[in-house]
Amino acid sequence: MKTDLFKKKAAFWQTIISLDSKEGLVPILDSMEHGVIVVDSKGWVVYVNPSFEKITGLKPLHRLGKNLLKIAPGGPISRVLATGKSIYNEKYQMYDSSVELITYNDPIIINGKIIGVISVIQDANEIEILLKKLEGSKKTIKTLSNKFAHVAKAKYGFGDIVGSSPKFMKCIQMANQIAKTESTVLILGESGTGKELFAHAIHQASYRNDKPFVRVNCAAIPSNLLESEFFGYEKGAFTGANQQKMGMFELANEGTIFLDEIGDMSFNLQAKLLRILEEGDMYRVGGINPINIDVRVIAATNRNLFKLVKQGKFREDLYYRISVLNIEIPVLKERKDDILLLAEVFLKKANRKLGKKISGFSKDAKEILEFYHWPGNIRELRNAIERSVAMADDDILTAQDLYFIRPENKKEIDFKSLVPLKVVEREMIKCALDKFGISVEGKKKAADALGISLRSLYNKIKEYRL
Ligand SMILES: Nc1ncnc2c1ncn2[C@@H]1O[C@H](COP(=O)(O)OP(=O)(O)OP(=O)(O)O)[C@@H](O)[C@H]1O
Repeated sequence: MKTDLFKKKAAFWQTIISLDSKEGLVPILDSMEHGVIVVDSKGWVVYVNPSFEKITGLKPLHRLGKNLLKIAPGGPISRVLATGKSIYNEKYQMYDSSVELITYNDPIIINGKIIGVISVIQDANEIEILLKKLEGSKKTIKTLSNKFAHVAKAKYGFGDIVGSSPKFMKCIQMANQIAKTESTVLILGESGTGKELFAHAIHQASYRNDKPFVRVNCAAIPSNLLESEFFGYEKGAFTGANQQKMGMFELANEGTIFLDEIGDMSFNLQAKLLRILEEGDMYRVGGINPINIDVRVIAATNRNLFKLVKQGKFREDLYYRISVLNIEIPVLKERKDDILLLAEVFLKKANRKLGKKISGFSKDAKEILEFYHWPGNIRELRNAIERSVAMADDDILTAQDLYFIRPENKKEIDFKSLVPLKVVEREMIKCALDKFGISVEGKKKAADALGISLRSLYNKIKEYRL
């Protein structure tokens, strides 16, 4: 039996020696921490390293000289021998060992022929412990990166704010003056008008600009977490509070806290916010010692705070405390002069981002941009430009590239101001096509409804690139 094994081993290593030195290879495998088992092309086990025994608890003689095709025909090694394909990360438990393993199995191929299989094994338990540790580390990284996402330097300054319409210039001028004071600021304006941009710029132009700028979206934090997010907590304050945690106010200490969507803050929390603003100190949840806080508050909302006060949803005392200095950012449709200015800036940014070289806007594209009512304000304009740049083929953006900008109904055309007839005509044709469809039958009905011939409808569709 022993001589038989010796012969098999000798034959196996003979092949290896012709390519490498056995003396060089075995000590390497012997010193590996992972277990290694090698079989020849017939499935005979010709080598196991010392770690194999440590991991499986099986003596080498339990394997050496045994044929795995016979004792473990369904095991990964037998399957690699049968298919010639590697099998990785396979969980496997040997019939005579209680240890669950993770195995990595490769065929040993020389001159295109499989001369055996090498299998590297690890204790699955150890891997699970490692995975758990990794999971723990991932959670820590996530918590830290969430914190860092909130604590940052202001990203934008006044130089990044585009606009030259008189109403808007007044806002910028006012924000610039306010920046140098220590007062609480309330920024009002519809969604997408640039409230956050202003908050960044005010912080950057303030004396606190080298200190943290912490943004909190009051609407995005679940109300049961708001208090601990704002004020932090002491270890043991509630189940799951395994360690002390700093809140947003502490993270913002000496800098600025930007309370976005303040109109969505719970009534209960409003009282606590008022206390910080009045007293300059706060308590962590479960804490008994007051912590001194020196933060400047910039708040913003797209809701009508005064109305919320009247409805009893926003504290009157807090309202008067925060609305000392108000900046009301006008909606984009009231700043028609700024639309093309902003569009040019967003075009350049989109070109850079998407690697395009679009040089500007055609006349009809400009008309569409100027006469659309932009309910999503500047955010909508930025997205519209980026979308059209992504899709455009020419070196100039045309009305066709802005096909998705469609007033939903004719009320949305601003009939109070004077609008070029062509814009109205284009809108009416679009409405008719939307209503009746673009089939020949639909176009006939659209032409009837518009009081023009089918031929002139076709001409206009071509002219307006509809
Ligand atoms: N005047 C401006 N110049 C350049 N970019 C602007 C201007 N105003 C807004 N933007 C850009 O428009 C997008 C929306 O702005 P921002 O997030 O500041 O609006 P918001 O009023 O805070 O919106 P929301 O109420 O939805 O939070 C941002 O990408 C911002 O950089």
